Amino acid sequence: MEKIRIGTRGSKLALWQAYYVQDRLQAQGIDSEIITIETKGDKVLDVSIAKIGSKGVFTEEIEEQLRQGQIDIAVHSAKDMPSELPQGFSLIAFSEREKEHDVLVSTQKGLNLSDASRPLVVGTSSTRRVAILKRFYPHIRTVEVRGNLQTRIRKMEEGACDALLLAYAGVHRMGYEAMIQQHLPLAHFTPAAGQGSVAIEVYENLSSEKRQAVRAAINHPATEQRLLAERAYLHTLEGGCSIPSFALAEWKGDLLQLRAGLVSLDGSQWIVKEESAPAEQAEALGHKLAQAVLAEGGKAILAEIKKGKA
Ligand SMILES: NCc1[nH]cc(CCC(=O)O)c1CC(=O)O
Repeated sequence: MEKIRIGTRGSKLALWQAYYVQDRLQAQGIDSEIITIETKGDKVLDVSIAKIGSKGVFTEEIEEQLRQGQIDIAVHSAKDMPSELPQGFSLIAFSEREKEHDVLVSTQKGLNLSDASRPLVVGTSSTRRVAILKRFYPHIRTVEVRGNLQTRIRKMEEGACDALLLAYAGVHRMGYEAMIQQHLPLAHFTPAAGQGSVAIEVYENLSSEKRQAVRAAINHPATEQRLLAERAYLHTLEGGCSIPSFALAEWKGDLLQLRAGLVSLDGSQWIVKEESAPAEQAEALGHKLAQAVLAEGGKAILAEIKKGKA
């Protein structure tokens, strides 16, 4: 088989993920080459992602190269992938998931979100994290801090904020674990769908030989089932990463337990549902919880968010 051409963004985290995929391919005797691609989301650093529109800002240029056959596969953080891809594109593999929770990162030792006597300024650009902070930690002030992980940490060190709220997976991959001050509880900070897993995207023109080889080398079935449930939830909610929704599926014996919900931007409304189902019903479980969330106030929350953006 010819070499697999791997497309990726150029940030350190994206490259880590691409090298990880390359290692997994190499372990199966498959040669590959990494091609970095700059996206709009990498270039536009002064405008919030929520404002430029989340759909495709980190993926459009990469998808164009997939379409033209200049790369065979694209490597992404699963969390960054919209629940619906453009015509002809699909995710064919999900890597074994890293720990999926969020962490508080700072150079100041011993910081803690719960300590109301020391109200922190927390940097984040995630609407989910801002809304959850408003709900459960109302004494915390937030500021928008964007850019790749290294840029965010530099901005924090320059005084933009006391601490950052980040996914453990990225912090771990970049080797910043020593800066973790607090591991946040999943019951409050339920992660966004897909957090902690790496997804492989392909275009329909990829040969079935390459498709099968990549899936066999990268896909982790127990992770894939979890993400299918989470992404089905996201899909029915019709939301990308710019809405404050969350979804985490976990294995409880043979059953998948999905916890999923939605929080209003100001934190005043909080809808969460939890239910289990056998693995074959992973997607049905996601759709079902989304419908329940929409029916019990979710529709109104989403309409409110849309109105704010118009
Ligand atoms: N939206 C940015 C993003 N996309 C994926 C990760 C972390 C790695 C992962 O979740 O797999 C991050 C950074 C963060 O949320 O702290």
